Amino acid sequence: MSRHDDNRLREQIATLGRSLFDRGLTMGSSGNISVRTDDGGWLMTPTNACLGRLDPARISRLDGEGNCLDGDRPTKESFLHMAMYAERPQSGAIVHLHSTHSVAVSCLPEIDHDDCLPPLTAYYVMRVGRLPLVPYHMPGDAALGDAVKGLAGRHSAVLLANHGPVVAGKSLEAAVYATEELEETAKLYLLLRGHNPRTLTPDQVAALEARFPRD
Ligand SMILES: O=C(O)[C@@H](O)C(=O)COP(=O)(O)O
Ligand SMILES: [Zn+2]
Repeated sequence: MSRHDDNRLREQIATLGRSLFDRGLTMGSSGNISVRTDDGGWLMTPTNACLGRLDPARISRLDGEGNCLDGDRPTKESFLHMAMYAERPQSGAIVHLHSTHSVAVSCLPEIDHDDCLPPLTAYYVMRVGRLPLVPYHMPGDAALGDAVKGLAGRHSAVLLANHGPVVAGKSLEAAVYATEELEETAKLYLLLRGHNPRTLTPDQVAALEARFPRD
């Protein structure tokens, strides 16, 4: 990867991380971001780093086996990101946040574990689609990687129970947009609970998926 591309990706991770943090989409040092690099490795946010105050020069650079080549120690979820990338060769970036409404939905007993949120809006179907729940694991538990393996090939986003969303996209911008849309839909879902909202019909969802295929 050229020095120019490396710098550009580092700047983009820091800029979008700050944007997410400043809008309250993740708090404290929660959340992590990764981007696939064209040498077969990744740039990942360091563990215990605040997404709002990332130093581009200290972002971790990993090789294709997950060894840290330079920068600070990578996120403890590096294996989770890598497990998702292994199933999704088309994905170039992954975002994990503790976005409040998505986390709230991940704690509800009544949600459908195969698809946690209903198709309330067209944009949600276009950006996220079906959202499976991954059973609870401790953050950093290597078993989380195995748990997403069967799901990530078919789903660009998963919801970790009592934890938060993990969302892949073709580019970092696309992953961020999808994460934002997931959070807004989780908010709508909570607002509409008890109101028996109309959702999109299966035919409407199928028409959207045909017209706007996701990665
Ligand atoms: O919830 C956790 O502890 C992690 O999933 C997380 O969000 C932040 O961990 P690091 O990326 O290792 O800071
Ligand atoms: Zn987390």
